[in-house]
This record gives sequence, C-alpha cells and structure tokens, in this order.
Amino acid sequence: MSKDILEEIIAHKRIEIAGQEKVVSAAFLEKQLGEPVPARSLKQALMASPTGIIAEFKRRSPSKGWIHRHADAAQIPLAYQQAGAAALSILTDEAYFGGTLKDIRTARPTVSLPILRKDFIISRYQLLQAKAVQADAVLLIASALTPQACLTLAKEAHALGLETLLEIHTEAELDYLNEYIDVVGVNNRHLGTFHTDASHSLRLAEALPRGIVKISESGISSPDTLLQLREAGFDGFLIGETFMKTDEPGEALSRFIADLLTTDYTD
Ligand SMILES: O=C(O)c1ccccc1NCC(=O)[C@H](O)[C@H](O)COP(=O)(O)O
Repeated sequence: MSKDILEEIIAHKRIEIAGQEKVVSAAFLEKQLGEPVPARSLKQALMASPTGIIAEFKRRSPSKGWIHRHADAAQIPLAYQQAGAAALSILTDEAYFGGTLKDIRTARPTVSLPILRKDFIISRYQLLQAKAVQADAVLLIASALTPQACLTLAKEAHALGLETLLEIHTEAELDYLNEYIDVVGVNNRHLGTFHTDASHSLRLAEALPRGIVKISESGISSPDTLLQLREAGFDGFLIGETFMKTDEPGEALSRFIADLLTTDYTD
C-alpha cells in the first residue's frame, strides 16, 4: 500500500462515516448500547492460548484483490474457533476489503472467542458501531492517527468496554503507546510497497517494551515463521490471507496448527 492509498482510504472513510451518521446518529447508537458490557479480552485470550493465532476473516485486500469473494461469516469464524484460533479478526471495511459490520453481527452468536473489529478507526462513532455489533476490540493504526487522536480513541474505547490493538510499523511509532493500549502489533506489511516481510517484526522485537502483549501482523505463512516470532517474544500472530485464500480456511488453520505442533515438538 502506498502512503497515498492509506490517505485515500482514510479520506474515503471520513466520507463514509459522515454518510452513516446521517442515517444512524451517534446518539441513537449510544442509546442502543445501554450499560457497557465487558468485552471478551483479546489480551487474555492471547496469553492463555497455545497457538496465539488471531485468524482473520478477509474477503479482499488492496494488495491482492479478491481472496475469498463469497466468504461466509456464519461459517468461517466458527471453523476458525473449532480449529484452535486464539481470537478472531474481522475486516469491516467494505470499499477496500469487501467486509461489513454485519459480518461481526453474523459471526458473534456462533463463536465465544474475542472478535477484533479490523478497520481504519478514526472516530468515536466507529467505536460505537463496533460495540453495537458486539466486537471486543478495535484496531488503532498509528500511521492513520496523531498520538493525541490515538490516546483519545483508546480512552474512549476503554470507556465503552472495548480493548485496543495499536498497530505500528516503525520504532518511532512506539511513541503512540499509552495507558489505554492493550496489545501492540507490528505490521510486517510495508506501507510504501505492499511488500510483507515477517522478519520486520524480528528486527523490531528488541525495541518493544517488556510487559505488554505483542503480536506480529501480516505475511505469516508458515509455522516455522510463527515459531521464530514466538522465540523473539511475540505472543500473538495475525494471519489472514494464508487461510482465506483456500476453499476451507478453517481446515487450512487446522493443518497449520497440526504442523506447528509437530515442528514445535521436533525442534
Ligand atoms: O492486506 C492488505 O493488502 C492491506 C493493505 C493495506 C492496509 C491493510 C491491509 N491489510 C490489513 C491487515 O492488517 C491484514 O489483513 C492482516 O494483517 C493480515 O495480513 P495477511 O496475513 O498478510 O493477510
């Protein structure tokens, strides 16, 4: 993704949110929510899980086009859970990723795992939407926000009972960390070229603060890579395309975990 495309996505998002707010106001959404319901904790799920895999539901991407055009949100998240995922990520951006908030609403009653709303969050309205469909955590992308906006959104997310995943790509973006961030993720996807390189996380690992749950995101396609990342201190691994490009993403995750366990024990 070029920086221009990130800017394009964010510009589109602003227009999209303004349109949505005209149809369903923030005040209406807030009223629907009632008392804050505690989220299923992504952080705790990652710490407790033997795999640490956050399995992603992703129909398309700006880098690859359609990956799994007719993916069913009533079937794949459940299959991921049955295969041994630690948590789920559901892309809700429609224009660039072919997802919708409805995908979380559909998946929620079928699974007990924490669900991350994966989107380009730039306003409190999107946090209300996330809560309304019973997501448990939201993504905050450093390169799409200022540190102050990140702090404000993370604080508001907590007030609504949502956990936060801060995504960084550079060491400098560690400045975005604040007391309301629950998990920090290193994105292996280069924002200028779309190139994904899991060793990017290995290079940044030393710079990450101790005592925070850490995940590595994007471009993870083998158990070997996951084990190297785990060795370097990562607790979680966000994986989408590796599973979604197959006909049966849940079975692909099952095979991945079986290979992971075999590799782990024979090391
Ligand atoms: O996937 C993309 O092409 C992409 C482009 C621009 C911004 C974000 C993008 N992906 C969102 C994600 O964070 C990934 O879906 C997630 O990290 C999983 O990555 P992968 O395992 O490589 O599908």
